[in-house]
Amino acid sequence: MQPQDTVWIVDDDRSIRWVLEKTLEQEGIQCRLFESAESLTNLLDKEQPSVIISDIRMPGMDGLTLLNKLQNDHPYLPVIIMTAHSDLESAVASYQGGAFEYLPKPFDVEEAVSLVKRAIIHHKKSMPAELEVAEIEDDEEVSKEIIGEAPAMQEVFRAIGRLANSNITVLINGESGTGKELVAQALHRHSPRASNPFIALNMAAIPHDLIESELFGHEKGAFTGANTQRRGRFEQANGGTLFLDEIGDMPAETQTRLLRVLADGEFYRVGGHTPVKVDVRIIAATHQNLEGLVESGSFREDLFHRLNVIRIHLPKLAERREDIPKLARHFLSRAAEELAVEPKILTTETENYLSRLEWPGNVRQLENTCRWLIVMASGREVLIEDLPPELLNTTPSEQPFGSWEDALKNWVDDALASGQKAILDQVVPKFERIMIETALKHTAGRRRDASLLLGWGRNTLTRKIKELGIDNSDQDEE
Ligand SMILES: Nc1ncnc2c1ncn2[C@@H]1O[C@H](COP(=O)(O)OP(=O)(O)OP(=O)(O)O)[C@@H](O)[C@H]1O
Repeated sequence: MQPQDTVWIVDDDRSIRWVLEKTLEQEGIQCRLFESAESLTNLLDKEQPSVIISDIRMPGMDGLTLLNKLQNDHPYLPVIIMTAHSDLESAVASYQGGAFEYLPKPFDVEEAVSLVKRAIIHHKKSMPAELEVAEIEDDEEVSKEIIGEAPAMQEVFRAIGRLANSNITVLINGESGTGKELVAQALHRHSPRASNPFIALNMAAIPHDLIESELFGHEKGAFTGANTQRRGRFEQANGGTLFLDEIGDMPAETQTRLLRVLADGEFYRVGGHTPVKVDVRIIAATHQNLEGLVESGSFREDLFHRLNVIRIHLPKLAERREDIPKLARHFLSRAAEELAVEPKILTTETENYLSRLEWPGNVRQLENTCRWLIVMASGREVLIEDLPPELLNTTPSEQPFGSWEDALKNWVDDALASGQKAILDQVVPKFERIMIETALKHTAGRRRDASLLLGWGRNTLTRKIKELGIDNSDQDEE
């Protein structure tokens, strides 16, 4: 960086000013420190830095007001907003206010440095700020709060912040229960469509033959049982957002129709002849690998490209363990409130224990566990012994990935998504091998007894052992 690059840092916390100054000066970036936004703006009329870093919560003028002022008076000056409250609302508010970036505290100093360097380059190119100044919402419903301090979740917040004010199609990826719908709702709430409906439809939850009429509605008499005309989800979502969950499960014919609506902005109700015009933003979500589904031919490539404009990935809960205690506290207090009972708290041991589990059902499983605890745990403090039995049966480090049926189902999904064929040929021998070898272990290698345990005839077992090349030299056979 060049010596003339200066960064102005405003934060009422002396230690933050100090650590940023030390780190940036090591990189050859000059710093000027301010305790308050007012003292910074006073100087701004006389000279200007390359970048401003500002805390959000300060006595006197706060960071967002400062940001607003800078956007009006010095729109080309990049501002990095820091906040100790790494919540979605601050991220969105900073982006909406036109911040260059958002830095959640405590931050990684290297990250802060690289951010500042990026901002300096940006300033040199004198690019106009991209985001419009918008009203900052302060009436968020607490129930919609997305908790996430883990770096992977901060990425998600950034994406939501960047997409605020936009109408762009978004594809959300992530396992079941990771919060995809919550993110879709947040995208909607922070979009120009916020005052219009958010309509969600889960492709996996409706029978295939009903999907079309669910989405597009139907005319009276379109099919048996269609006694009245019905508006579909597309019409209900007009002007707003349609969230299509589990899009990978959409049947082929519906994919074709959806593609046409996205291209033309109009569709026909089932059994209808008059086109219906709609203006709907689509947010789609899936836990499947859509590229794989495209390759194997079960998802239309053209539709995939239409949906895959911006992608947000939601990490598994086990990939953001640091968020588990905070999520658990949040769910416990919400459940207690909903049930109008006394709140409960987790002991540190219980929090640590929960943080080490695998959580195959992700955030939803944790939420359900907390509801269970509010109802079932006896004391005010939740001890490890109070946890539901299924979380206690297994030591955290070797908790299996759900049931073996779930694991198998996931394997099948992946194998099919990646285009594999004749998959029973791969699995059946593996399955039989496990059954046979385990049964033989229980009978110390005796085939006759093992065949009884398995429920096979002895000859069948002998044949299978040969076919599969299983090592068994049992002599009691003949
Ligand atoms: N980060 C989070 N903070 C607070 N609550 C969360 C968070 N993530 C998920 N939840 C809650 O967990 C539950 C499951 O989330 P959601 O329904 O959004 O998941 P999903 O990925 O859409 O699941 P599915 O794919 O099964 O539909 C919801 O009650 C949601 O409010």
